[in-house]
Amino acid sequence: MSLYIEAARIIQRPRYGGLRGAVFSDASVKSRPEQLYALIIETLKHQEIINEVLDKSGLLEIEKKLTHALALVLVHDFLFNKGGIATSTGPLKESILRHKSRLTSEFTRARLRRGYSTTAALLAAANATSMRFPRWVRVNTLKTTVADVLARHFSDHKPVRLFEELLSEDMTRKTVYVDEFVPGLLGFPASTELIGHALVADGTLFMQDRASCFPAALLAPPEGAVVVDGTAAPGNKTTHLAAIVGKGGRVLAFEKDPKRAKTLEMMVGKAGAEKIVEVRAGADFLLSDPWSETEKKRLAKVSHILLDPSCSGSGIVERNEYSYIPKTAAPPPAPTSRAGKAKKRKGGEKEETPFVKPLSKKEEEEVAKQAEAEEERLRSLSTFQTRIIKHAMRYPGAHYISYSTCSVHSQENEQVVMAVLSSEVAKQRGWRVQKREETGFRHWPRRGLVEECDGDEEIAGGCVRFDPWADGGIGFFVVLFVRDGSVDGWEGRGFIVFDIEH
Ligand SMILES: C[S@@+](CC[C@H](N)C(=O)[O-])C[C@H]1O[C@@H](n2cnc3c(N)ncnc32)[C@H](O)[C@@H]1O
Repeated sequence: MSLYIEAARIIQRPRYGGLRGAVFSDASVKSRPEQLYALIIETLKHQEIINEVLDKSGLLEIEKKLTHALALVLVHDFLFNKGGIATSTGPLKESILRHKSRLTSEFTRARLRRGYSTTAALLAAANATSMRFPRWVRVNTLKTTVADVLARHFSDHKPVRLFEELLSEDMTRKTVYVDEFVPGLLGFPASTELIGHALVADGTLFMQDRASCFPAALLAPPEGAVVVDGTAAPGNKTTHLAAIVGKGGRVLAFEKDPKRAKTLEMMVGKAGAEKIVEVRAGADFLLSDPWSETEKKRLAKVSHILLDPSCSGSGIVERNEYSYIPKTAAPPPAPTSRAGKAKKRKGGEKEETPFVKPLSKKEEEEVAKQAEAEEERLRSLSTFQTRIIKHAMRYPGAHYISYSTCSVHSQENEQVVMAVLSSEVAKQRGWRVQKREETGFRHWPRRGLVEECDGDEEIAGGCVRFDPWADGGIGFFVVLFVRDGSVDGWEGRGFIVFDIEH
């Protein structure tokens, strides 16, 4: 299958996570993944001007065999690639080269309309603004205050009041957005260079994605609280929790993987939170036992638990990615007939079939095998995720548990919430999902999927979702489980580490 047909297939198919994963983990891909990925990224970056060229030249009306996505990738290489379309002669290349002069002149007009005298100037400008996602930094309030950071280090940045203003601003301008949901979170335009910034190096600022700050902010333990981070490394949320509970509080941070625990320790040191955070390196949260003689004094006091367990990572989107905007709302037709073959309409009139080559039997089998493996992986992740929440629900003093994933799959999100709520421990101890109107995030627009919560709007409303494109970062999910009342008659019966309820 040609590079272009593969690129068009990946561009137009529904995608839940990042493009890198879509390209590099697709077993049916025959092209060099690096080349395919670069072609897709670059095409999507320039799709706005290519679309204008397509519209003005009328290419899609004339070349009926070309789908929109296929035309985008071919015209991209025709206009922007030094070597032109990277294939020997063939019907695909011909369908573009037939319109060479028209495409070139429409491109020149579109370029000049944008004020670029050369293609190099247009490319340079596009590359400078290609980072679409804002940069997020969390102010480490153990070391300083937001007001101080803004006044002393970013006084040349113009404050914007709404997040939309940050996105719509020229991403190279000096602006700063103080997040309205997460205290201490600042958003900067994508071009802002923060990686080598002295405040990042000394732990005054933490580069942490917006969505990733929601779990600790939603959990919102009071100052001085004793809290657990059950799955802590590398430590973004642990250090955030430390800043919230402050010097009089305690964060018990479990990390099963000893190597990752080293990073956690380093991060805690950088945050200046060594006296607040107790790193439990190599400790499995699932084996923690708040009734044991050695632990009961400490773990029984824990009121708030943060769980951000391992997940599929399907929400992670790379900063240089753009999403495909289809030309029509309708999905592309399924590739059922052979490539380029004409088929008859009901009235006998011939209809051109889009130039989408169907997968071979072997390729179809590979795709099915891959989908089955992915399903299996999600099943095992969601079993683990459900199990770890149920374990936390047994903690005698716990009243608040935040659960989050950087996954967009409902199997790891709403479906886990529903499985947990129907468990014995949740029912016996009165755990429920905190309602939307009870949280500080009630105005956040994106909530859980009602259909994945068995139609329960209250539960879905209590869940928070992030869309990478609209919310500026990664696809994410977070929910807060709460338990009312302090006495529930629960004496830890059944709290056996290996019990069957797990
Ligand atoms: C998604 S990462 C957590 C990211 C972290 N919350 C942050 O914001 O930096 C999940 C972590 O949980 C750890 N983990 C997985 N299972 C665990 C368990 N049973 N007990 C403790 N840690 C576990 C993994 O090794 C991994 O480091």
